[in-house]
Amino acid sequence: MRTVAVLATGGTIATRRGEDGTVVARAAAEELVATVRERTGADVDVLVEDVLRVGSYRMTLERMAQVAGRAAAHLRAPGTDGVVVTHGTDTLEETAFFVDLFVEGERPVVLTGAQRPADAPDSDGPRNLADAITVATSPEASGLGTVVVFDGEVLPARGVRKVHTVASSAFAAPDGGSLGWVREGRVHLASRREHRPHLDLGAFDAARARVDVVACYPGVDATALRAFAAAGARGLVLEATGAGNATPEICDAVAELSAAGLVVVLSTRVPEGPVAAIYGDGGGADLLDAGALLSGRTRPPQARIALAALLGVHDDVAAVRETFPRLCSA
Ligand SMILES: NC(=O)C[C@H](N)C(=O)O
Repeated sequence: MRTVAVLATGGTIATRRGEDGTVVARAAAEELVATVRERTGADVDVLVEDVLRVGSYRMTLERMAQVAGRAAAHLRAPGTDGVVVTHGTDTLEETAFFVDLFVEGERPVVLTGAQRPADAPDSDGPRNLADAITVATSPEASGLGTVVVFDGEVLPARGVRKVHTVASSAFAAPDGGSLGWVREGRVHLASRREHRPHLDLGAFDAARARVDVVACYPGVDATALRAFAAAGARGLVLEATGAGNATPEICDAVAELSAAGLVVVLSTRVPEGPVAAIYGDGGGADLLDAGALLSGRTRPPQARIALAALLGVHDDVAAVRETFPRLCSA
């Protein structure tokens, strides 16, 4: 007998249309699991827990910490082989990475969701949930850490991105590729992930982890950057253009805010490839000189999570700056 805990947090996989016509998360974990009981078979014991019931556009750092805490608690139970988290797809890449950073251990945490509501005749939720349970209970998945299982693919938490607004093949890992796939109740893993440092969830305080993302575009000035700093951000992620370029106005503000103790990270709005300190005149070379840290291949949503995670556990900005690159994809 294998044992899996299914933690429900809401998202489209749990949505139904209400009398007012809006689609919101309504289904409990038990209802989701009932749709897959036949597929998972009698030799899998499924425990259920409702952690949240929200669209994932309502996730926060506090809620991510709550999900990570419950996943870790279930993994501490000796008989549990793995954990599945059902989640909205909008911000699944953030929660997956947060859980990956904070939950340690050999047994897997598998996030999944759906693109079509639970009450749609062709909902993709039951298949995704059944596949996620297959991965979470598979002996082969031992040591995988946190992964996303969606539309038959197994994707690493770090680097996974939502790449389509409505298609059922909604996720990809543009810079590293998938780890494998699930077909007819069997897991096929083509590659594995490397291990990296884990952070202490007990030390995480969301109140000191405010990190905002600043979009860069032709003619952008430092208004948003300074406004976020004034609002109490301890970190900022630049969603820069190209290989990581902005404007001289942004560079000046980055130098000033870095000197004042904020941590500024340079990422890009381009879907693939690393950021690089190549250009002057407001480009990546100037941003690096101004104090920005490069995020490698890690895109703004996950660069924000890495930085917030570190700021949430460390008071010491030097420790944050030193550890940040190790959490990103080079
Ligand atoms: N497909 C989904 O789950 C999208 C939904 N808006 C959510 O993130 O909760």
